[in-house]
Amino acid sequence: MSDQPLLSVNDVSKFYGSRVGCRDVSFDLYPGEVLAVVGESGSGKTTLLNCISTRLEPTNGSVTYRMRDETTRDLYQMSEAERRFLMRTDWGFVHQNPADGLRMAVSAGANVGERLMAVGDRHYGNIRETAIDWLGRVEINEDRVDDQPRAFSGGMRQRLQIARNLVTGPRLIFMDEPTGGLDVSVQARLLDLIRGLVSDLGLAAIVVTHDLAVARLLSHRMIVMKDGHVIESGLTDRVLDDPHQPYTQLLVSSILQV
Ligand SMILES: Nc1ncnc2c1ncn2[C@@H]1O[C@H](COP(=O)(O)OP(=O)(O)OP(=O)(O)O)[C@@H](O)[C@H]1O
Repeated sequence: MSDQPLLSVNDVSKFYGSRVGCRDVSFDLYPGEVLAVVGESGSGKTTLLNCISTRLEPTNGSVTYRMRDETTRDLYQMSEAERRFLMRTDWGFVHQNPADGLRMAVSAGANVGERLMAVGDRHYGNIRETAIDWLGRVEINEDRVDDQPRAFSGGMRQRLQIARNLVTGPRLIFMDEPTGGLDVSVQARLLDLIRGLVSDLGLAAIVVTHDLAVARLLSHRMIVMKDGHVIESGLTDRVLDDPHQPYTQLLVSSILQV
């Protein structure tokens, strides 16, 4: 891992009128590092993820990102066009519901291939070959390349969404409850796949989850949120094995009792 952060979140707050979405959140994310954001429903995880990924402008604070040319830029000082370019080339966003991240009425191959076209690839043969290669990497058989995702199971759709996000070689990927809503056995397989890909590609990732098992399996570090605040952060194994805050202790023990 590099000694320079890839992303720095500095005192980010988001208020919805008088309601707190998230408040005074700060952390650094290093290249190749996976950070889990955990907390119960309403604790501010999605708000924070959206503020960091430029989908929702924070009320206060800043988010800086180290570009490929090593310059550090404030995401909210960039033009809309620059932000869109960054999202297309350097970032991926995996939604909990694959339908939010896929085009359901075009083929699996086109779902992956159009991302390559968006970054300038024009050779149809190469695009199709790369798309098929990526379908294989997410364990979707080549003979499904012309099928639409609406004909896929939930797990397959999620794997397709991952292929669509990773095909352009991003450096940072955001994941919002990537295994939420799937059967437990499907979740386990998907988590293994995500873990393998993230580590093989050396990706940095921010994973929002209410599931501590997902955090344990995928992340190096985690932050625990409550009422919009970060109440505890640290290496994932440390936080889960030796939680310092009473709220984190409660979260961990409630999972262990299940
Ligand atoms: N668009 C909005 N308008 C007003 N309040 C909002 C809006 N979005 C979120 N909130 C509030 O902000 C707080 C944090 O919500 P957020 O969705 O970020 O939490 P979360 O931890 O992601 O929850 P969940 O796991 O249920 O998605 C909650 O009190 C929520 O009601």
